[in-house]
Amino acid sequence: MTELRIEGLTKAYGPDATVLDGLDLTVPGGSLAAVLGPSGCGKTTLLRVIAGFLRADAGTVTVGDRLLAGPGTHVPPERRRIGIVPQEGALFPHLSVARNVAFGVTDRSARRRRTEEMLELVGLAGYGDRMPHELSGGQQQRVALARALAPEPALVLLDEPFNALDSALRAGVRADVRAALRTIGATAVLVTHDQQEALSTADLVAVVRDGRIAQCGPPHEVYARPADPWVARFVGDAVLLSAHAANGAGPADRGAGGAPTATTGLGTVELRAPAAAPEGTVILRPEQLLLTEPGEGVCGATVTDVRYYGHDAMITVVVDGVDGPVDVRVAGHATLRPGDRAGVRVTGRAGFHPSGGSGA
Ligand SMILES: Nc1ncnc2c1ncn2[C@@H]1O[C@H](COP(=O)(O)OP(=O)(O)OP(=O)(O)O)[C@@H](O)[C@H]1O
Repeated sequence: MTELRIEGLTKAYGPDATVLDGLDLTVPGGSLAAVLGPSGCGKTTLLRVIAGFLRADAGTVTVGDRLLAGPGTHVPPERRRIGIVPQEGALFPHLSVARNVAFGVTDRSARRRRTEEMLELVGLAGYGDRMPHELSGGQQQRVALARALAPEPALVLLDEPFNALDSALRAGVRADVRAALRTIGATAVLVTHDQQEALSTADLVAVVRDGRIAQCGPPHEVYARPADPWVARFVGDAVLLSAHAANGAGPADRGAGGAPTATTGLGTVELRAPAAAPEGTVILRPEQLLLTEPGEGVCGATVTDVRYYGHDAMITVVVDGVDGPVDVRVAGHATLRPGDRAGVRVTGRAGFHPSGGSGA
């Protein structure tokens, strides 16, 4: 199991076109990291630098104890021992499935055994004689994974590999790919702009903003404790409220559970940690809000929109005295309709981001 370590990685395509700007990222051996970010933030550039197709301007890329890129060092792509699963259309169309998988295995004596093992691993034992056009899109992507894994790479890079698949197929292929990587203990980096994919598939989610990692951590941590409002909005749905933190240590400034508090348009909210400044933004998730009967002790609100998703529904409300709409997630079917009045209450503790910081 090999660790990937990236330090101070910088890459510009021209004088005013810096894409990676001192990016640091460590992926522990055997982990799958999802690199998540908006279109154009540099995800593909990062993969291409790791793979060796592009030279970094500064910084280092190390896999295990091998320095692959750094000052005076640029190991060519074919000598990096990196397997790549590209987007759709990656298989050689004129070669059978088995020959596609065997392509990068240089040890001739191991080729056949390795090909069979890899096809078995991705659930396609017995498909070796087929041609790529005789496979479904999902099967083709699983062959692409088998081909990337066959030469026993130290690291696997997956570049939006599920993009071309429809959503029903996508979840299944994603789970199969995840299971195959886990079985062999591969260290892998998955580039995606799909937050659900990142949260559901990866051990680590690394969110890229302005050429750096804005936050990196296990999926539940990035979701539950986003570093700032920008990350909160990018990874999931967020409720952001202007807030004034009660910074005193006295009992009056503490919630019932002893937590520090902040005053918001939704009332007094308990914070996970003391605020670093009095003014800022409280960060909540829509499932932390509860809709109740309107009445005393809760904030009044008017429903403006209801979106039903099957497993849950999102209800948008305008809260009396609060600027902008607020989203509330409810389990299952919502009985409220636009125009209805409701009460809104906050449950659990919130994050707090001081005004003026990055990502505000
Ligand atoms: N060869 C190139 N020459 C000049 N600029 C480039 C080149 N390749 C990419 N860029 C620019 O660098 C930035 C990052 O591109 P990159 O493809 O790495 O982003 P991305 O995060 O993978 O985007 P997407 O999610 O849309 O695929 C973009 O602004 C892009 O226009």
